[in-house]
Amino acid sequence: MFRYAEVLVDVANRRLDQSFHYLIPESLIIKKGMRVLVSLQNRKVQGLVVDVTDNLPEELEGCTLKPVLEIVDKDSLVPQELIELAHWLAQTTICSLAQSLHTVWPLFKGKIEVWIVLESSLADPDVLTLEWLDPEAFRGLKVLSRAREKAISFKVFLKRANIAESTLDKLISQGWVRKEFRFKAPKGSSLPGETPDLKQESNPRDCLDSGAKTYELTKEQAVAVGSVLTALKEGSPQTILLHGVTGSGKTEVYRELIARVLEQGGDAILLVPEISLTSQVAGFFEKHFGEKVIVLHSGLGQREKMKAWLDILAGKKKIVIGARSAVFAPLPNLRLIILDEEHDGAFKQDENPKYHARDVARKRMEHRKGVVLLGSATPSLEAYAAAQSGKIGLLTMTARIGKSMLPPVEIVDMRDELRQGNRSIFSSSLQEKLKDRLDKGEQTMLFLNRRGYSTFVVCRECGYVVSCPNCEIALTYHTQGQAMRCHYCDYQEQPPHTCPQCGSRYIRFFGQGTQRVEEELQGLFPEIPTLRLDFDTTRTKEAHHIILERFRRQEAAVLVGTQMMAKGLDFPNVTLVGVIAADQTLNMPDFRARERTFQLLTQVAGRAGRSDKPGEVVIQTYSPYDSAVVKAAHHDFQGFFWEEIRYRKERKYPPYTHIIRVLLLHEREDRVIKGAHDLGECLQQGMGDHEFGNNELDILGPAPAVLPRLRNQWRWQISVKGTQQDRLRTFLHQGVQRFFARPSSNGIILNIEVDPL
Ligand SMILES: Nc1ncnc2c1ncn2[C@@H]1O[C@H](COP(=O)(O)OP(=O)(O)OP(=O)(O)O)[C@@H](O)[C@H]1O
Ligand SMILES: [Zn+2]
Ligand SMILES: [Zn+2]
Repeated sequence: MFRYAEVLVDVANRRLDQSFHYLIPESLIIKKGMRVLVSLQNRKVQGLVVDVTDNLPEELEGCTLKPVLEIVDKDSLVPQELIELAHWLAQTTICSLAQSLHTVWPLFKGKIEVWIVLESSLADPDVLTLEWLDPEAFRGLKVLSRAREKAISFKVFLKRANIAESTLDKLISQGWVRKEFRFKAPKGSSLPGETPDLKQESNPRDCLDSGAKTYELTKEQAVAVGSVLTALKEGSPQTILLHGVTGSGKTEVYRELIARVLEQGGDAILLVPEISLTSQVAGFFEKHFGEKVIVLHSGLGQREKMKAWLDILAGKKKIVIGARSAVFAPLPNLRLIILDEEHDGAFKQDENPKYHARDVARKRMEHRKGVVLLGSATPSLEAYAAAQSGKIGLLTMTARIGKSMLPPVEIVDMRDELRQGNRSIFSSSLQEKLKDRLDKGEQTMLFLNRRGYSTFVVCRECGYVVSCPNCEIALTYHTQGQAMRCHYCDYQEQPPHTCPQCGSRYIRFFGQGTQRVEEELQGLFPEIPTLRLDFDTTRTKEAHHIILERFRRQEAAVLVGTQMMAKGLDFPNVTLVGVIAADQTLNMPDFRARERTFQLLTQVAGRAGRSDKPGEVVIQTYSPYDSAVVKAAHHDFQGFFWEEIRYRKERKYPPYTHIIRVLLLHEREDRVIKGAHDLGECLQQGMGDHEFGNNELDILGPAPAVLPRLRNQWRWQISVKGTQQDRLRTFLHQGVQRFFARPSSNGIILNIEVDPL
């Protein structure tokens, strides 16, 4: 009886699913998840065994199949669970299985090279006296023994020795030489040696420290820990949201839970939004759990990644800490996955497969009957709504640790400042408070959310923002074409010269950089040392860490930064936080703008007064009555949630509906516009076939994307919005198929995203 392997081959075009069936020779023991070499169009390529069967699919019956050539690794490297996960991922995110496997198992990237090595017992000149060998084989051995490192790659060998492959096979079977598989990292990925070793990477003091402090848990912390442990004991898969205000000690809850899970023989994953921004967290866990922890970050070279993967697979590591891709870590006894700062957009991958770590975590724990714990001071609307409706559990921690209190927040109306003749980007209140902290030797953080691309138009006198009459979303100004556009419906208008509301001439395009803030700060207080944390100053990961460490050591009185600064930082000497312009996130062209604003303001405000010194926050804005700003100032998550959820329901936005967005890309603008309109037509045609109820489904667009041109490509988008994700997906799929039948689809790249952020 024959057995067959379904092998997913690693070829350049990962947009296609390239899995083929091969015959398994009797000499090879092949398991799912092994890497193998197979021949494809007369080339030898690496592949991953995704299935092993006795039966061929019908269409292949009677065909002669090529055999699997070799096994690359002794054992399977990808557990069955993860292969199934990859299938699920491909399905739910609408991408190819190859792309999805590349994500689940990133080491699949890169080439395997076959090397020919002289058996060590023969690695000396004696070989040359073996004249009784046939001349061809002799020539081969001679080449090998002369080669400086006694090995050379397969191809080079055959060429240099000028011998046939069959001769080589003979040499192998007689035990003179052997084949070795070497992993060659793809170009552009860092090579081993170039990246610092894991241990050096973190602080020297991060190594296991038996005196690592564990606090006695507060009542709220203990309740949270207890509830999660109970859920784990029940053994039915669960997701639990931990809503704990800033500084309520969520990290300590994670530590205790992980310790208990480990005691019970389980493993855990802790996901953080961006590992480079959270070395603080990684250091904390390394201090407590030492060698059992492995921190995965993008700086790891291919070889280090491979080692990490093998260590995790072999059970040498019990706790994996990393950014979203760490959710795929092959821990054998995984029981708990924690997402810290659950609301963060970084948990969603924005290239294929466009997965959200939360969904993957849930899927994995469903399989293993474990717990997904979502932690945040500002939960995403989706998570909190799910908790409210009882779909997931909810735990709350309402108080900060010890005597520290949530800081009072002052909202400063920047229109008043202008009226009073203050043209500085700092309000007089913020200036006063800054001076006070400088006198006291306390520290300040100044926050500015600057995203380079979109600018909106705001009146500095009355705060009026030009927004779309159809979508209630700020229009963005484009230097190209000098028009303001809506990214949802493509509504356009010319920017006004005077404010439509109050007639002021002070209406202008908004956009200030952190650099400008720093300069103006130095103008006001020339002698004070400042630090800046933004995209420009943190090109390298080390830079980020160094800036924060310097700030922690109080080398600077003020830290000016972007939203990088909002994430989980715990600096006891920071007693003042200033938000330069809350409006910048508020007016992003996105229905989540208000949610983001609320989250950011709450998180940033949460950096102040975390120890015994009381803190204070100043929020400067042109929209002082906007409820996202007001609610954040009152630390009123509940109030914000109920208001926002009502708005989402009315406007039919997630979580009430699902959105699938299609981005169309092409080098030529006319082609992409034509394509977008044609796709729109194809989708419209489908409306009839599906018997959609009234308002069940909306097509938004076509419209230019938020970034209308990127890497030489024009980008347009169409979104479909509906209540049922499955039906939406089928609808879109059929529309896309119809579109592919049209000539206008030629050369257009489609980028499909389910529930984009
Ligand atoms: N039980 C405890 N007793 C004393 N101190 C504690 C306790 N738990 C935590 N802490 C301390 O309280 C501070 C705040 O905790 P932590 O940083 O975990 O808060 P958090 O909830 O993660 O806040 P954020 O959401 O703002 O990141 C830390 O300095 C931590 O060491
Ligand atoms: Zn105005
Ligand atoms: Zn619009």
